Amino acid sequence: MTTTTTQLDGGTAVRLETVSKTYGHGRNALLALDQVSLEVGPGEFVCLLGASGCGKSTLLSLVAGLDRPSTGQISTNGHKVAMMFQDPALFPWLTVGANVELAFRAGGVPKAERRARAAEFLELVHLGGFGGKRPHELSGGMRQRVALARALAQSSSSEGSAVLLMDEPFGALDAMTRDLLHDELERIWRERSLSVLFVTHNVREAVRLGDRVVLLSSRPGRVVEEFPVELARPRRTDSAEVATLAARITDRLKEEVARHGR
Ligand SMILES: Nc1ncnc2c1ncn2[C@@H]1O[C@H](COP(=O)(O)OP(=O)(O)OP(=O)(O)O)[C@@H](O)[C@H]1O
Repeated sequence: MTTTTTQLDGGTAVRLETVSKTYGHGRNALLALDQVSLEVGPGEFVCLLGASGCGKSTLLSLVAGLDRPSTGQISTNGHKVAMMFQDPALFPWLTVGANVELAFRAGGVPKAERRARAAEFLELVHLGGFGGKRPHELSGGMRQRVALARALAQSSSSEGSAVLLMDEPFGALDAMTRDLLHDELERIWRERSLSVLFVTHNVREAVRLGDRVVLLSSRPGRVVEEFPVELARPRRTDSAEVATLAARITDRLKEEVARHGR
């Protein structure tokens, strides 16, 4: 079994080389990812699309180091990596500010500095006045902004840009809130030169946000096609250009799903 997470190579923020992942053993073995090779450049925004169960979340968890590949290599080139999920996963008994401050606890940052830095990240997501609230006092979109602030805080570092892994972060939000958060994420991505790997089921969302859209096959997940998105930013999810490319990608996705019968 070859399992390596290297920290040294030039020019990429994330690199997967022929990564496979099998869950279970023997007759219960399930091949979730099959020889996936993929790169995210520094400052690049890559969206990952695929049918349900094709291994998108598995891929993110391997890059985050939450699990190990069965074979292949993953490199994050020394970048700090943070992850954000569909569920904001905030601690309900802590204030919004304290939830963000948690990102600094492991680093031994003194309390006053933790508080000041948490406030900065809340400003960044336009929640400057909300540090003293509890999560239940916020809307779903605001809670996701807190989760974004915490992920950004986790990935913050003085050396170079960070990698942000996002697993359907806006999947549970209404379309209007999602649109607003797309604008905010795009602004923050630019300002902080983040490298983003963003998983979604929503083809238009992928085209709205991505520099590149990577399509995975149905299980086992393999990269079947990559679509560069050469549309000027900022884009609108409801624009004709986004719709046209999204339709092309959807057709390819449907072909892939039909080939696998699910
Ligand atoms: N810890 C695990 N143990 C066993 N099987 C798993 C585990 N995690 C995921 N799987 C299986 O691996 C396959 C890929 O799952 P994964 O959640 O990565 O897919 P996905 O593309 O993110 O799905 P969705 O789009 O529905 O969220 C699925 O068949 C799933 O049942």
